Amino acid sequence: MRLTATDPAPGTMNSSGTGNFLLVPIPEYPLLDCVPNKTVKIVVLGASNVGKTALIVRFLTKRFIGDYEANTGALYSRKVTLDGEEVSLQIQDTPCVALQDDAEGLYCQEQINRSIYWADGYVLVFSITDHNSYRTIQPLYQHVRRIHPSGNIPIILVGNKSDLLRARQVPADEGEALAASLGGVYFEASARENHEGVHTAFLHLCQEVSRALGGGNGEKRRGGLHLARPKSPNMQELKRRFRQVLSSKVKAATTI
Ligand SMILES: Nc1nc2c(ncn2[C@@H]2O[C@H](COP(=O)(O)OP(=O)(O)OP(=O)(O)O)[C@@H](O)[C@H]2O)c(=O)[nH]1
Repeated sequence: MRLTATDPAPGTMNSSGTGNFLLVPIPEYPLLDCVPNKTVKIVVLGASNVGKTALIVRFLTKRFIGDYEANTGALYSRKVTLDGEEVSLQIQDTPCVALQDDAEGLYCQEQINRSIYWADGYVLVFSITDHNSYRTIQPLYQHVRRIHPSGNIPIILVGNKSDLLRARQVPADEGEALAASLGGVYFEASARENHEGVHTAFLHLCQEVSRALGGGNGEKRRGGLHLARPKSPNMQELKRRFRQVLSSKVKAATTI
């Protein structure tokens, strides 16, 4: 299956067309444009500092910036083509979750609960360099299960920061075993070093969600309350942050 962005690849050229690198925000499709019938809604969950934002930005822009605002909870929106079908893809970043002192429950903001309810597919992320972040995954999955007690939950488990092999605290087979026990697939990825691994992981989930949705969201099988979608995408804010990163890099370069 191929996933192709309908919009031109972002971030390859600055506005003056000089070809200098500029990470431009992920464009949203214009409101008046034809809105696809199907919306694939994905939420990315995990402990602090595991690379949730980095993975999303890497997937959507192929870029790694290095510094990301903590706990943004931003919603990213794009029109994409999945297996020849145009769909609206929405990816919700979330603030981190943390284990409670008893190591079984979770500290989880209400905003995250709303996102879990809203989503159709789940990216559970830990860092292979942080065993505590791995220990968060099982309670996190149970938390998702409490919100969606019945039915299939499309899920992938991502062990991020695979570039930091020397600092590895979680062996790959532990990741695989955990994913299998949750009914998902395990991917090791490095948002920092490699777009391909990140792309493959997200693509797998998009495909699974798209299949589960069938012909469109009208056919969505999961019942229950219909909650409003979380926080609307704030592309202006994203633009501002990218400009900030860029200008600090330019400043650093000119002061050397
Ligand atoms: N070496 C390495 N560093 C990474 C990778 N992905 C993210 N990072 C770094 O890890 C830090 C945290 O990344 P974020 O994307 O902000 O992580 P997050 O999970 O969204 O963090 P919170 O907002 O605290 O929940 C940043 O310094 C990133 O540059 C990776 O694959 N490899």
